[in-house]
Amino acid sequence: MASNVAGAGKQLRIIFVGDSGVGKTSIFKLFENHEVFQSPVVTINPQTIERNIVIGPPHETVKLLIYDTAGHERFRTFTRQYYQDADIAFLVFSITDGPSFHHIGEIWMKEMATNRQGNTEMILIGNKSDLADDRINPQSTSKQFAEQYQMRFIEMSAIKNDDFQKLYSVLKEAVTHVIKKGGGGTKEDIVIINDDEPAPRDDGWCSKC
Ligand SMILES: Nc1nc2c(ncn2[C@@H]2O[C@H](COP(=O)(O)OP(=O)(O)OP(=O)(O)O)[C@@H](O)[C@H]2O)c(=O)[nH]1
Repeated sequence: MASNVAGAGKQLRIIFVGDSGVGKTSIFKLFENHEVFQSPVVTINPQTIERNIVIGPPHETVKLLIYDTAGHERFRTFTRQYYQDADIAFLVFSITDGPSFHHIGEIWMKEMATNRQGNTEMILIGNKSDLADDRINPQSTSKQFAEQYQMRFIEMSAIKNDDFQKLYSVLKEAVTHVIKKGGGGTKEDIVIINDDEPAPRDDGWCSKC
């Protein structure tokens, strides 16, 4: 089921992609709770929230529709629908998990290239930076990878509230870039995917169907 979102001005769709367990939901929850937005959070369903961000000068309020998606392979068919109109994608890996970094190029960027309809601005996030002693993925390698694909890149920890400022800054840059290029939708053409519906697995099994 889908419904239109009310509101004026530009609206951008933002998605999280990456392996299971890298911290996508934990980062998503920072968007729910953080006071930096200075506006109330609108929860559309447990996996989708709406927040406003102000860019400029000149000041312009842009509505962000932020979708959390599951990384596990069995939900991949279901999450593909999010890629189609995504304006910005957070590509998340864990600095403590080697495969999660390699899968960014081997799986997630390929999934997006196959399924998206327009341009998607990509931001690479190396999460769990608080676990420096367990680091597997060197920062220099991730930085080089991001430069190769012209992505913004940060390392952060979803459990450090202060690190959200880094994410917010890089997101603001990306939002400004997308809006300058004439991207984003308006209230008439944004449609919300209703996550309350059960997600079928690739093999057709569905716990709630
Ligand atoms: N130390 C540390 N733990 C984290 C961090 N981010 C997430 N975690 C933990 O990692 C585990 C997985 O986090 P999630 O946010 O559920 O991961 P996910 O990517 O949403 O996983 P899926 O929903 O399966 O795709 C949880 O136990 C989190 O508490 C972080 O920055 N540092």
